[in-house]
Amino acid sequence: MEEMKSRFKRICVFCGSSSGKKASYQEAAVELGKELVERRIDLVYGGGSVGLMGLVSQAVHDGGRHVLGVIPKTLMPREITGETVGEVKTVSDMHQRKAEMARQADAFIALPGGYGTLEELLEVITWAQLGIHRKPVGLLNVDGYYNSLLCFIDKAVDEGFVSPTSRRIIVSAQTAKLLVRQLEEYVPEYDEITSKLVWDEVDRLSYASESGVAT
Ligand SMILES: C/C(=C\CNc1ncnc2c1ncn2[C@@H]1O[C@H](COP(=O)(O)O)[C@@H](O)[C@H]1O)CO
Repeated sequence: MEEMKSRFKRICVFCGSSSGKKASYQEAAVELGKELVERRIDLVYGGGSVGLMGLVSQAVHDGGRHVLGVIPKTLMPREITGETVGEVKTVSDMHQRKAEMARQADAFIALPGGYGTLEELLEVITWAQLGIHRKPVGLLNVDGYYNSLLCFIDKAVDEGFVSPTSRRIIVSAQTAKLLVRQLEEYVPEYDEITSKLVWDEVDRLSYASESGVAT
């Protein structure tokens, strides 16, 4: 199969530390991994081999792309996260992990997951809303898993808590192929206030700081 070029060098995937009940969730994790390989995109993720995290990282690693797992030292024991493929970066806490994953990535994709996935997803959306980064954020809405979240966000728009511009930060699709294609075409938009914000280099990079990140 002919390899495709991408504007992204590395994508950060947020996903469940569980596998979910439907086979379609697990299949989607593997499909996403293969799509990254096909487009010659490397992976950064939360490290370990548990749940969908293990499936996506294994697929990318098997396809010969670089896999970077970022793990807080507390989660390092194998009985917690399992065996990690590829390169592992150890960080001191969960905040540093998110900062490091965000710094390393050119775009973000969330697969189905639980609280951890939602928290990671909502943080990068918030950062995009504030203009801290301009990286695309994708939601892989496997079997409509995220329909109720998207409905809730639409309600937040209707009720005046999320601007229509900020709603468009979230790019969603039902398949990995469609989603990555849409992310490749994504152009960030800013509303009037955000476009005037100038993040101090220290603020902008504090989420991206290398300090305290042990390799
Ligand atoms: C202690 C528990 C599970 C440990 N396993 C994890 N290993 C690595 N990273 C994890 C783990 N659990 C959560 N994460 C992070 O949150 C995201 C997934 O969380 P979710 O709640 O399963 O959606 C994932 O991206 C990791 O960054 C028992 O809970």
